Amino acid sequence: MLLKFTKMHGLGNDFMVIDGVTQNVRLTPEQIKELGDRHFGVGFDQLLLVEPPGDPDMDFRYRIFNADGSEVEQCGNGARCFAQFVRDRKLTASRRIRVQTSKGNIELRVGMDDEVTVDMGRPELEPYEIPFKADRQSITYKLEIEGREHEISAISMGNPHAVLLVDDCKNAPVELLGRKIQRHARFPENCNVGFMEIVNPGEVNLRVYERGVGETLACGTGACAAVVAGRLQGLLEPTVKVTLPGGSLTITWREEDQSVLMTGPATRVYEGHIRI
Ligand SMILES: N[C@H](CCC[C@H](N)C(=O)O)C(=O)O
Repeated sequence: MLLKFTKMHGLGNDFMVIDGVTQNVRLTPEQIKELGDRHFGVGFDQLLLVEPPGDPDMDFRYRIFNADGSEVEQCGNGARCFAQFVRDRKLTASRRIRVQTSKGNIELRVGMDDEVTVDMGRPELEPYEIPFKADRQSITYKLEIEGREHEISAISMGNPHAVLLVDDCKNAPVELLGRKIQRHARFPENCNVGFMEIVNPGEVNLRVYERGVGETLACGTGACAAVVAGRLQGLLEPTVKVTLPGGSLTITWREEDQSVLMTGPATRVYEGHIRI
Protein backbone atom coordinates (compact mmCIF):
# COMPACT_ATOMS: atom_id res chain seq x y z
CA MET A 1 0.00 0.00 0.00
CA LEU A 2 1.21 3.53 -0.87
CA LEU A 3 0.49 5.65 2.22
CA LYS A 4 0.14 9.44 1.88
CA PHE A 5 1.08 11.44 4.99
CA THR A 6 2.06 14.89 6.23
CA LYS A 7 5.00 15.44 8.56
CA MET A 8 4.14 18.10 11.16
CA HIS A 9 5.24 19.35 14.56
CA GLY A 10 4.01 21.35 17.53
CA LEU A 11 7.06 23.11 19.02
CA GLY A 12 9.31 20.29 17.81
CA ASN A 13 7.08 17.47 19.13
CA ASP A 14 6.84 15.79 15.75
CA PHE A 15 4.16 13.75 14.06
CA MET A 16 3.37 11.65 11.02
CA VAL A 17 -0.24 12.61 10.25
CA ILE A 18 -2.27 10.20 8.13
CA ASP A 19 -5.65 10.77 6.48
CA GLY A 20 -7.71 7.72 7.36
CA VAL A 21 -10.84 9.36 5.94
CA THR A 22 -9.97 9.08 2.22
CA GLN A 23 -7.45 6.23 2.73
CA ASN A 24 -8.27 2.84 4.23
CA VAL A 25 -5.46 2.58 6.81
CA ARG A 26 -4.74 -0.51 8.88
CA LEU A 27 -1.37 -0.43 10.70
CA THR A 28 0.02 -2.95 13.19
CA PRO A 29 2.07 -1.79 16.23
CA GLU A 30 5.14 -3.27 14.52
CA GLN A 31 4.48 -1.23 11.34
CA ILE A 32 4.02 1.93 13.44
CA LYS A 33 7.27 1.29 15.26
CA GLU A 34 9.08 0.82 11.90
CA LEU A 35 7.56 4.04 10.53
CA GLY A 36 8.61 5.86 13.69
CA ASP A 37 12.25 4.81 13.41
CA ARG A 38 14.37 7.93 12.79
CA HIS A 39 16.92 5.99 10.71
CA PHE A 40 14.92 3.34 8.86
CA GLY A 41 11.50 5.04 8.71
CA VAL A 42 9.85 8.45 8.59
CA GLY A 43 10.71 9.15 12.25
CA PHE A 44 8.28 10.78 14.71
CA ASP A 45 7.31 11.08 18.39
CA GLN A 46 3.72 10.10 17.58
CA LEU A 47 1.68 8.91 14.58
CA LEU A 48 -1.72 10.64 14.32
CA LEU A 49 -4.54 8.92 12.44
CA VAL A 50 -7.54 10.99 11.28
CA GLU A 51 -10.71 8.90 10.91
CA PRO A 52 -14.43 9.50 10.42
CA PRO A 53 -16.17 9.87 13.81
CA GLY A 54 -18.13 7.07 15.45
CA ASP A 55 -20.17 9.70 17.31
CA PRO A 56 -22.49 11.64 14.89
CA ASP A 57 -22.05 14.80 17.00
CA MET A 58 -18.30 14.82 16.31
CA ASP A 59 -16.51 15.88 13.12
CA PHE A 60 -13.60 13.43 13.26
CA ARG A 61 -12.03 10.64 15.30
CA TYR A 62 -8.40 11.08 16.34
CA ARG A 63 -6.15 8.11 17.14
CA ILE A 64 -2.68 8.57 18.61
CA PHE A 65 0.23 6.10 18.58
CA ASN A 66 3.56 6.61 20.34
CA ALA A 67 6.82 5.83 18.51
CA ASP A 68 6.95 2.47 20.33
CA GLY A 69 3.68 1.49 18.60
CA SER A 70 1.48 1.86 21.70
CA GLU A 71 -1.94 3.51 21.20
CA VAL A 72 -2.67 6.27 23.74
CA GLU A 73 -5.59 8.41 24.79
CA GLN A 74 -4.56 12.00 24.11
CA CYS A 75 -1.95 14.28 22.51
CA GLY A 76 -2.12 18.04 22.96
CA ASN A 77 0.47 19.20 20.43
CA GLY A 78 -0.93 16.67 18.00
CA ALA A 79 -4.43 18.13 18.37
CA ARG A 80 -3.22 21.50 17.08
CA CYS A 81 -1.53 19.84 14.10
CA PHE A 82 -4.70 17.79 13.55
CA ALA A 83 -6.73 21.01 13.18
CA GLN A 84 -4.35 22.42 10.56
CA PHE A 85 -4.15 19.06 8.75
CA VAL A 86 -7.91 18.57 8.28
CA ARG A 87 -8.25 22.15 7.00
CA ASP A 88 -5.23 21.88 4.69
CA ARG A 89 -6.62 18.61 3.27
CA LYS A 90 -10.05 20.28 2.77
CA LEU A 91 -11.65 17.66 5.04
CA THR A 92 -13.35 20.63 6.69
CA ALA A 93 -13.48 24.40 6.24
CA SER A 94 -14.66 25.01 9.80
CA ARG A 95 -12.58 26.87 12.37
CA ARG A 96 -14.39 24.95 15.16
CA ILE A 97 -13.61 21.24 15.01
CA ARG A 98 -15.07 18.64 17.39
CA VAL A 99 -12.90 15.56 17.79
CA GLN A 100 -13.59 12.18 19.34
CA THR A 101 -10.61 10.56 21.10
CA SER A 102 -10.37 7.23 22.88
CA LYS A 103 -10.89 8.97 26.21
CA GLY A 104 -13.35 11.83 25.74
CA ASN A 105 -13.97 14.53 23.17
CA ILE A 106 -12.01 17.72 22.57
CA GLU A 107 -12.78 20.92 20.68
CA LEU A 108 -10.27 22.69 18.45
CA ARG A 109 -10.59 26.33 17.45
CA VAL A 110 -8.42 27.79 14.67
CA GLY A 111 -7.79 31.52 15.10
CA MET A 112 -7.52 34.06 12.28
CA ASP A 113 -3.75 33.98 12.93
CA ASP A 114 -3.90 30.17 12.46
CA GLU A 115 -2.88 29.63 16.10
CA VAL A 116 -4.96 26.77 17.47
CA THR A 117 -6.70 26.71 20.84
CA VAL A 118 -7.63 23.27 22.13
CA ASP A 119 -10.19 22.74 24.90
CA MET A 120 -8.53 19.71 26.50
CA GLY A 121 -11.45 19.19 28.89
CA ARG A 122 -11.23 18.74 32.64
CA PRO A 123 -8.21 17.18 34.38
CA GLU A 124 -8.86 13.92 36.19
CA LEU A 125 -7.51 13.85 39.75
CA GLU A 126 -9.21 10.70 41.11
CA PRO A 127 -6.34 8.14 41.47
CA TYR A 128 -8.40 5.25 40.11
CA GLU A 129 -9.21 7.20 36.93
CA ILE A 130 -5.65 8.41 36.26
CA PRO A 131 -4.74 5.50 36.92
CA PHE A 132 -2.43 5.88 39.94
CA LYS A 133 -2.27 3.63 43.00
CA ALA A 134 -3.06 5.67 46.14
CA ASP A 135 -5.22 5.18 49.26
CA ARG A 136 -6.93 8.53 48.67
CA GLN A 137 -6.81 11.57 46.38
CA SER A 138 -4.20 14.15 47.36
CA ILE A 139 -2.61 17.29 45.89
CA THR A 140 0.79 15.58 46.00
CA TYR A 141 2.05 12.08 46.72
CA LYS A 142 5.32 10.61 48.01
CA LEU A 143 6.82 8.25 45.44
CA GLU A 144 9.69 6.02 46.59
CA ILE A 145 12.39 5.22 44.05
CA GLU A 146 15.45 3.22 45.09
CA GLY A 147 15.14 4.29 48.72
CA ARG A 148 14.60 7.99 47.95
CA GLU A 149 11.24 9.79 48.25
CA HIS A 150 10.08 12.13 45.49
CA GLU A 151 7.03 14.42 45.80
CA ILE A 152 4.82 14.26 42.69
CA SER A 153 1.42 15.37 41.47
CA ALA A 154 -0.58 12.70 39.62
CA ILE A 155 -2.99 14.03 36.98
CA SER A 156 -4.72 12.71 33.86
CA MET A 157 -5.46 14.88 30.81
CA GLY A 158 -6.90 11.76 29.21
CA ASN A 159 -3.40 10.33 29.52
CA PRO A 160 -1.49 9.88 32.81
CA HIS A 161 1.08 12.43 34.05
CA ALA A 162 3.40 12.74 37.02
CA VAL A 163 4.62 16.31 37.68
CA LEU A 164 7.61 17.21 39.87
CA LEU A 165 8.78 20.68 40.97
CA VAL A 166 12.48 21.36 40.30
CA ASP A 167 14.67 24.42 41.00
CA ASP A 168 16.36 24.31 37.60
CA CYS A 169 14.83 22.61 34.56
CA LYS A 170 18.06 22.66 32.58
CA ASN A 171 19.83 20.44 35.11
CA ALA A 172 16.85 18.26 36.09
CA PRO A 173 17.45 14.44 35.95
CA VAL A 174 14.89 14.08 33.13
CA GLU A 175 16.37 10.94 31.52
CA LEU A 176 17.41 9.07 34.67
CA LEU A 177 14.45 9.89 36.93
CA GLY A 178 11.91 10.28 34.10
CA ARG A 179 12.58 6.77 32.89
CA LYS A 180 12.06 5.31 36.39
CA ILE A 181 8.88 7.25 37.22
CA GLN A 182 7.44 6.53 33.73
CA ARG A 183 7.29 2.82 34.54
CA HIS A 184 6.75 3.04 38.32
CA ALA A 185 4.50 0.27 39.67
CA ARG A 186 2.05 2.86 41.08
CA PHE A 187 1.29 3.91 37.48
CA PRO A 188 -0.22 0.66 36.13
CA GLU A 189 -0.44 2.12 32.59
CA ASN A 190 2.92 3.96 32.92
CA CYS A 191 2.94 7.78 32.71
CA ASN A 192 4.47 10.92 31.22
CA VAL A 193 6.81 12.72 33.61
CA GLY A 194 7.00 16.54 33.77
CA PHE A 195 9.82 18.50 35.49
CA MET A 196 8.51 22.01 36.22
CA GLU A 197 10.55 25.05 37.30
CA ILE A 198 8.35 27.92 38.48
CA VAL A 199 9.75 31.24 37.21
CA ASN A 200 6.85 33.30 38.59
CA PRO A 201 3.08 32.66 39.13
CA GLY A 202 2.46 33.34 35.41
CA GLU A 203 5.44 31.55 33.88
CA VAL A 204 7.09 28.14 34.16
CA ASN A 205 9.83 26.18 32.41
CA LEU A 206 9.02 22.53 31.71
CA ARG A 207 10.72 19.42 30.35
CA VAL A 208 8.78 16.19 29.78
CA TYR A 209 9.90 12.57 29.60
CA GLU A 210 7.07 11.11 27.54
CA ARG A 211 5.59 7.62 27.94
CA GLY A 212 6.51 5.47 24.95
CA VAL A 213 9.00 7.99 23.54
CA GLY A 214 11.44 9.54 26.04
CA GLU A 215 12.16 13.26 26.39
CA THR A 216 10.43 15.33 23.69
CA LEU A 217 10.93 18.99 22.74
CA ALA A 218 7.40 19.74 23.89
CA CYS A 219 4.37 17.97 25.38
CA GLY A 220 0.96 19.63 25.22
CA THR A 221 -0.86 17.44 27.73
CA GLY A 222 2.26 17.68 29.92
CA ALA A 223 2.01 21.48 29.88
CA CYS A 224 -1.67 21.23 30.87
CA ALA A 225 -0.91 18.77 33.70
CA ALA A 226 1.92 20.98 34.97
CA VAL A 227 -0.32 24.06 35.22
CA VAL A 228 -3.01 22.03 37.02
CA ALA A 229 -0.38 20.72 39.46
CA GLY A 230 0.95 24.23 40.10
CA ARG A 231 -2.54 25.70 40.57
CA LEU A 232 -3.52 22.95 43.03
CA GLN A 233 -0.44 23.81 45.10
CA GLY A 234 -1.35 27.51 45.08
CA LEU A 235 1.78 28.43 43.11
CA LEU A 236 0.36 29.55 39.74
CA GLU A 237 -2.21 31.92 38.25
CA PRO A 238 -5.06 30.54 36.07
CA THR A 239 -3.21 31.47 32.84
CA VAL A 240 0.44 30.47 32.52
CA LYS A 241 3.13 30.75 29.84
CA VAL A 242 4.75 27.31 29.70
CA THR A 243 8.19 27.34 28.08
CA LEU A 244 9.49 23.97 26.88
CA PRO A 245 12.74 23.25 25.01
CA GLY A 246 10.86 23.58 21.67
CA GLY A 247 8.98 26.78 22.50
CA SER A 248 6.09 28.21 24.54
CA LEU A 249 2.42 27.38 25.02
CA THR A 250 -0.29 29.38 26.78
CA ILE A 251 -2.30 27.25 29.20
CA THR A 252 -5.43 28.38 31.05
CA TRP A 253 -7.28 26.30 33.66
CA ARG A 254 -10.69 27.94 33.37
CA GLU A 255 -12.42 28.40 36.72
CA GLU A 256 -16.04 28.34 35.53
CA ASP A 257 -16.07 24.89 33.93
CA GLN A 258 -12.66 23.50 35.03
CA SER A 259 -11.63 23.04 31.38
CA VAL A 260 -7.94 23.33 30.47
CA LEU A 261 -7.27 25.40 27.32
CA MET A 262 -4.01 25.20 25.37
CA THR A 263 -2.97 27.68 22.67
CA GLY A 264 0.05 27.35 20.43
CA PRO A 265 1.41 26.85 16.90
CA ALA A 266 1.18 23.93 14.50
CA THR A 267 3.72 23.54 11.69
CA ARG A 268 3.61 21.57 8.45
CA VAL A 269 7.07 20.35 7.38
CA TYR A 270 6.48 18.25 4.23
CA GLU A 271 4.03 15.97 2.39
CA GLY A 272 5.18 12.42 1.74
CA HIS A 273 4.33 8.96 0.42
CA ILE A 274 5.65 5.70 1.78
CA ARG A 275 5.04 2.12 0.66
CA ILE A 276 4.16 -0.25 3.54
N1 LIG B 1 3.38 10.21 25.13
C1 LIG B 1 1.99 10.54 25.48
C2 LIG B 1 1.16 10.82 24.21
C3 LIG B 1 1.59 12.11 23.49
C4 LIG B 1 1.48 13.32 24.35
C5 LIG B 1 2.23 14.57 23.89
N2 LIG B 1 2.99 14.44 22.67
C6 LIG B 1 1.32 15.79 23.87
O1 LIG B 1 1.58 16.73 23.11
O2 LIG B 1 0.37 15.81 24.69
C7 LIG B 1 1.38 9.35 26.24
O3 LIG B 1 1.87 8.24 26.10
O4 LIG B 1 0.40 9.59 26.98
